[in-house]
Amino acid sequence: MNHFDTVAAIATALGEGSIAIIRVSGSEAIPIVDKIYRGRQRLTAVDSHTFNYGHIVDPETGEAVDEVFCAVLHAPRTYTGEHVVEIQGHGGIVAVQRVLRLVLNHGARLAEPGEFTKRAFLSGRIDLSQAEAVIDVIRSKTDMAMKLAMSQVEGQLSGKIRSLRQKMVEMMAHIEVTIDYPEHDVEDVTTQHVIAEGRQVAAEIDRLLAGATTGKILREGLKTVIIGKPNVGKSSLLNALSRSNRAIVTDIPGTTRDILEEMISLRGIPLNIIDTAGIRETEDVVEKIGVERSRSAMNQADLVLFMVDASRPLEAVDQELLAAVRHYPTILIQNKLDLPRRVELQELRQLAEGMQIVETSVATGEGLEQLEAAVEELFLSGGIEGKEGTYVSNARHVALLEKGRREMLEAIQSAELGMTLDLVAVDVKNCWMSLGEVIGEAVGDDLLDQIFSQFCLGK
Ligand SMILES: Nc1nc2c(c(=O)[nH]1)N(C=O)[C@@H](CNc1ccc(C(=O)N[C@@H](CCC(=O)O)C(=O)O)cc1)CN2
Ligand SMILES: Nc1nc2c(ncn2[C@@H]2O[C@H](COP(=O)(O)OP(=O)(O)OP(=O)(O)O)[C@@H](O)[C@H]2O)c(=O)[nH]1
Ligand SMILES: [Mg+2]
Repeated sequence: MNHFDTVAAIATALGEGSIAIIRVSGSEAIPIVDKIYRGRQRLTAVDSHTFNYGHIVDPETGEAVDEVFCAVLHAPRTYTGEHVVEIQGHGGIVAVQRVLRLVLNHGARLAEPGEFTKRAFLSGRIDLSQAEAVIDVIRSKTDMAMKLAMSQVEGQLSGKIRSLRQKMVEMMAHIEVTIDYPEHDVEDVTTQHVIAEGRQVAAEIDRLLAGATTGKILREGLKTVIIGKPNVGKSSLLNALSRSNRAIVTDIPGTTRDILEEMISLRGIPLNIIDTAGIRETEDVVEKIGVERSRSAMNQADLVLFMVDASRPLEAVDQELLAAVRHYPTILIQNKLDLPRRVELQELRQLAEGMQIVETSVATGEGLEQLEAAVEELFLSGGIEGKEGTYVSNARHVALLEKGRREMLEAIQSAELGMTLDLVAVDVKNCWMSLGEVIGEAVGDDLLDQIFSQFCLGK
């Protein structure tokens, strides 16, 4: 890939929209589009950051292909940092494709997925963690996930990383001076200084990592598993919460045979809700597999919704399950309240030992509000509301931060054990490099290609 040629792609979703945009970026963007544009002025003559009305015309036949606006944007104040022309035409698949083909026939190359953002990175307008956050914005499924990704696009994480790396540069400079001028005999002082600063850096990395779980949850959804005996109303609950009819509901116990997942936004909180097969001892082989899967789904759960049928007396299975879910954040749901009650609330309270209990009738919709409120409360009390915080949401960033943290702890340990300062400096430098990789300083081409290929075409 030549980073300096001119590339083009359709930037809007394919399909019938009212407007479609073709982006062209690179040193020749303006003259290339000018060859197929007819308007009041040549695009090569218009001011930067202007919107120009005209037509895209096939210069060979003179045929007008589309009526357009062309935004002309001179480098460097553009998305890619290069010269950009955005051709805004009528939506619809045929016209856009014809305009794109003309642009490609007049000197541009089709952009690879993510290439516009890659150019923004290569031109230094954004750093790597900001570029990756653009992917997250495109993919985020809920308001909160979107906010998190946007804050990263705006460079919050990068800012934190930069100031940590600055601190490490100062630590290394200190060490350097001490090694270069041994006659001053300040080794002890420097060692103490490095230990103190190193602890601060490690603590700050810890804080970023603590936020990482939150970031993962916001991006991928809080893994919420509905568990309970057959026929208590689990699938009905999934349908009610996701406002769909995805799960099959019947009055036959054992209806759900496999795991069903649905991404929903509950009061802005992303939940990845998982409906499971009712758990019971069973002779049916197929269902046995389902039951096994439910157990393992529960093992990975961030939240368990444990459901019992209040119209039937509790059985040994209920009690066994209750004992099993106790290790997870759980909300106990007593369902079928519209039917005569056969389970005493008192009895449940004793068994549930302080677990939140919500009473519902999924059939009538009663109690669902309370259930939503309970989930929200449990979630927010986990520290999610600190919206000011910087969240790390990307597995690559988490791995690098963990590596950096280990390296800094090694530096501290070496200093405490009285190792020579040049050895300590090696660990500090390693940490400095690991954190640098988060924002894309000194990363190889392979990694860049892998990151940017995750984008959509035209981004
Ligand atoms: N038509 C259109 N809409 C779009 C985009 C686009 O590329 N084209 N974007 C694409 O994803 C998003 C907007 N993101 C952008 C981010 C930076 C710059 C930009 O030109 N930055 C320059 C100059 C800023 C300024 O003028 O102050 C810079 O940071 O140097 C443009 C768009 C969403 N909407
Ligand atoms: N009366 C009443 N019936 C309900 C309620 N919730 C669910 N049901 C009914 O209970 C039956 C079982 O519901 P499902 O949602 O399939 O139960 P499940 O827990 O998914 O069952 P399995 O998939 O077999 O484990 C269906 O006939 C539902 O219509 C409720 O609140 N009240
Ligand atoms: Mg079911």
